[in-house]
Amino acid sequence: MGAKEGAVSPHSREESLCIFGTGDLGRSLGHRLFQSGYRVVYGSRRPDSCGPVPQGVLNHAEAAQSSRIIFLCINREHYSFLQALAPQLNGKVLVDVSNNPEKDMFPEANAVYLQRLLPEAYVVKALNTLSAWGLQNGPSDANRQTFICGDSAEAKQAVSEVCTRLGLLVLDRGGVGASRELEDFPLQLFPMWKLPMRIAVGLSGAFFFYLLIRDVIYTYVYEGKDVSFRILVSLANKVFPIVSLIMLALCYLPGVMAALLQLHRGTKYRRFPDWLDRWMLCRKQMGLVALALASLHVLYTLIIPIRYYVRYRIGAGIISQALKNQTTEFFNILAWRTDSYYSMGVLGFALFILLGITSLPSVSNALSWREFSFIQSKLGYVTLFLCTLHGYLYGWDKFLHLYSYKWYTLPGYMLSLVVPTVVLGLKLLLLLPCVDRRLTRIRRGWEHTPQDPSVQKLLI
Ligand SMILES: NC(=O)C1=CN([C@@H]2O[C@H](COP(=O)(O)OP(=O)(O)OC[C@H]3O[C@@H](n4cnc5c(N)ncnc54)[C@H](OP(=O)(O)O)[C@@H]3O)[C@@H](O)[C@H]2O)C=CC1
Ligand SMILES: [Cu+2]
Repeated sequence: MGAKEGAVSPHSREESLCIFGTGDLGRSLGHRLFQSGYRVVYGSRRPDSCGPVPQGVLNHAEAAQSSRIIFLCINREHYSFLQALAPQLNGKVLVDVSNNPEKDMFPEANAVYLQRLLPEAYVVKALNTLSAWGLQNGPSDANRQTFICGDSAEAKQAVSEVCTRLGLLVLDRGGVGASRELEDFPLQLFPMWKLPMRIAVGLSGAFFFYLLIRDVIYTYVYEGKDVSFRILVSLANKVFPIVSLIMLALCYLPGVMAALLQLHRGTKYRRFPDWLDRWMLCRKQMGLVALALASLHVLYTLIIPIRYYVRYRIGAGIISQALKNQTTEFFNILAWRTDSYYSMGVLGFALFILLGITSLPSVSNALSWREFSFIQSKLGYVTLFLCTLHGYLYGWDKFLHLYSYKWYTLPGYMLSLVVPTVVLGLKLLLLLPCVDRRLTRIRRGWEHTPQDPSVQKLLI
């Protein structure tokens, strides 16, 4: 590699950079490079008629000679014409910025294909996760990152320097073989949010229909009363906290399951099943969806006093008591019950917000791993405990009459308490000193079964 690598030396700010292609990305990139103090030379099929660009335009062969680094702002379909320019491109750093409109459109990644066309050039994949629009508007938090990969360390270094000067944060992904992964990034639409959103929609739909039948249809059929207006606020304000609590519990369930699996296997040197891995990876998104639903619950609860239905009921109650010359007794226990479930809800929600804030990258980056795991794990369980307690206190008296319900007339929140109760129960089990000691030994790698061939492989 030595002689070839020599072609790529650190460049100075005055050095000119070359861009092939005067399309959207070519223009935006050129504009940014120009603003950052570079000289830019364009290579185009039609240097005389490509319209206004920030700086000079030449034909491809001439432009290639002006710079060691060439940004190829051309679609992959047209790469074949570069082969004819091999004499001018050999030893140059070719930056492949291309994306494909669909996944797996071509058998090999664009950058790999380019490297095959021009084996004597140094292909670096970069900038493909940015947009022409984002580049033109300057770096903002959302589009500061760029991934980079390539086989030549020096070529990557040279391109990284340019990117850094453009105000981008460069993340090295390794050799040119990683370019397939980089090319797939722009095609993904919120990949980590898919599972949490599906769970949220599925659970909301299921509980909505259950409550619709139980609260509205059942009342209509058996009591002849039309309470369908309850769908918009009362039912919504049941579905949201129910789904929120279950999803908060689902954030902690995989962690508990992983610990139980490690205890069962007696070793940490074995991979978790794929579904558990995937579940663990989307816990943050699951928690944020749960937080959004909990916030809706808070908002819906705050509007209760101004609802017509509620004001009517209170007014009618007072008038009927006045007419009968009655007064209601003050129940101390009831006051305790309502205050306690409100306070648990408020505290649980406050901690929930703290969990949400610390999961934001800008905040979590400022925390040490220990601080982050203290908040997300310890305080997370406290949050789950408070929110579950909020549910139990809400239905305090109803739990005393649990026997009077049939399975299909159980209030929705009782069903929602099952998952968090199981998670908290299992967590308590894991906190038992003997279990905790064994888990710690396993996690520190002190306990494993060296006879197991899969473990031996990992230990080597
Ligand atoms: N637009 C964007 O936001 C982003 C684009 N990209 C990638 O950048 C590349 C360019 O995208 P974009 O600028 O939007 O595309 P455009 O279609 O706007 O521009 C492509 C340019 O390629 C040149 N070109 C077209 N046909 C040929 C050909 N047959 N032979 C040689 N050159 C040709 C033309 O330049 P000329 O006439 O001067 O020769 C043309 O202006 C693509 O690979 C795309 O995937 C990546 C990230 C974001
Ligand atoms: Cu509540």
